Amino acid sequence: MIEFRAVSYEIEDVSVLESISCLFADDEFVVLAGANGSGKTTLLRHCNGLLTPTAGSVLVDGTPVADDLVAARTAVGMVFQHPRDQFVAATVGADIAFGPENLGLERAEIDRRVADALAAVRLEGRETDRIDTLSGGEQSRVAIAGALAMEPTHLVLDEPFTGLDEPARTAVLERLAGLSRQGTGIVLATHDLRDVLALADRVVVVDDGRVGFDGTPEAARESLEDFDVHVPEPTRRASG
Ligand SMILES: Nc1ncnc2c1ncn2[C@@H]1O[C@H](COP(=O)(O)OP(=O)(O)OP(=O)(O)O)[C@@H](O)[C@H]1O
Repeated sequence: MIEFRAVSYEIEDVSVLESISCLFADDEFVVLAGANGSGKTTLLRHCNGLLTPTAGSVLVDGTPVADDLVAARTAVGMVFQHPRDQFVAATVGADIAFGPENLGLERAEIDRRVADALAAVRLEGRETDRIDTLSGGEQSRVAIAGALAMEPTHLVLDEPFTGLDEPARTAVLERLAGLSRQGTGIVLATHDLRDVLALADRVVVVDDGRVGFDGTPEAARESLEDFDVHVPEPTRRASG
């Protein structure tokens, strides 16, 4: 569980988050919505100690993040919007294997995780590709695969679909929904709510640094326009 207790965050005398109290449970698929600049990225960066609250605290599985950064970063996998600077190896397979290797796992288990994560992002068999030869969307998919291969108890994703084509986006979304059903807490910040609300358990809207809405996707459909968040009609799939 990730718990925000009255978290406020100020930078350069600007209040970015104001007294956020919120729980993200272990088996929940939570969509974080909100207008540009509302504070979503800032909130997410508190989940594993990349930012420290000016007031209040964040707890991961009951332990304050500030007390055990390593535990928080092991438990909470993060996927950022612009992954280019995050790669640590030259090839796809080596990069995805890097995290599981650091966990000290057996080679067979590492290979299983790499293959499984690549399948989740529809990049099967691309282990030996050089990352610098991949397209932007493919690089984003490698970054997602890297986070999946760690099999964290919580997965926090900040606009992970930027640049992904439709089959890749759908595959990742379905994997996230499947993981939440198996007990991985998912927190997904996105402006692209198409098809996402149907899979989510809960929607949290950040509005000018506060929680403006916290409820079911059904209730959210009625309220999101109040926060300048547009919800497109779900994509209709061709039948037959
Ligand atoms: N280091 C910083 N210095 C000054 N202001 C900052 C800093 N980091 C964030 N902010 C401000 O905090 C606010 C929230 O930013 P944040 O990136 O969290 O919003 P967001 O909801 O993720 O936006 P978007 O939807 O555009 O990604 C913005 O107004 C931003 O300018």
